[in-house]
Amino acid sequence: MRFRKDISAVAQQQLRRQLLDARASLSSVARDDAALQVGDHLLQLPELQQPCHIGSYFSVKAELPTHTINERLMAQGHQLSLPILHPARAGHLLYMQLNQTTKWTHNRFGIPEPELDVRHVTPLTHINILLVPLVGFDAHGNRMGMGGGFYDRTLSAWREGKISLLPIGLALDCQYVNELPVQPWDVPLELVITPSKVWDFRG
Ligand SMILES: Nc1nc2c(c(=O)[nH]1)N(C=O)[C@@H](CNc1ccc(C(=O)N[C@@H](CCC(=O)O)C(=O)O)cc1)CN2
Ligand SMILES: Nc1ncnc2c1ncn2[C@@H]1O[C@H](COP(=O)(O)OP(=O)(O)OP(=O)(O)O)[C@@H](O)[C@H]1O
Repeated sequence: MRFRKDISAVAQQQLRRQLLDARASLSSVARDDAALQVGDHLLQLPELQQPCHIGSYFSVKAELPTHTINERLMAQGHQLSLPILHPARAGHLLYMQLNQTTKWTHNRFGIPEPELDVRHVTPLTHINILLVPLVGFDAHGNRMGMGGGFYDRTLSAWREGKISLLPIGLALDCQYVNELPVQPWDVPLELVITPSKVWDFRG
């Protein structure tokens, strides 16, 4: 049975709010320090000791800052793609590879994203490592996001075995909870990296 706990949408929203508040209470210096440590753990993973194509994201607000992490990944020779809101498939993401001439825009959530350019679209099949933002995660690798279902849709092809990649959540330590409510569409992560620990959920 995939449902561990049945909680109402209101309770789910309250938990999301609590976790967002916990994240927002950190200073920007503490967040930058956290990103340094998370970046160290990430770059030391065995999977990243060869050139990879990494799907990352552009952090906003109180999220763990990904800017320096993304720069370090590119400096190490990895290829990097970032998501845009899919122009045709509502609720889906489309990955765009970054290059010297990438032009930037903002999506409807105010999140910076590369402009759509069909020449630089990265099919998910090309991505080896997928870095995933999260609001909360639990001891089983379950993830709570912003509530749009974007990453669950992105990861559903992976869960069905259609594509092979390593999904890694990036988080602050305060985003951990013992147990999150699980919905049928939720896709647990294989790894979550926080400043203090690399959580490995691979069985
Ligand atoms: N950096 C980043 N990019 C991402 C995501 C994410 O979580 N982080 N997403 C993950 O799926 C998608 C965007 N999903 C989102 C869903 C809802 C809201 C939203 O309701 N924002 C509120 C503020 C919420 C708050 O901070 O209190 C707003 O903008 O008013 C934002 C993004 C795709 N890109
Ligand atoms: N694979 C899927 N196919 C269709 N709908 C989906 C899928 N995954 C999630 N959804 C829908 O998306 C909505 C939001 O899901 P959920 O609250 O789990 O999002 P989230 O994981 O917090 O958000 P995000 O991934 O954007 O950070 C749900 O109402 C669900 O119906």
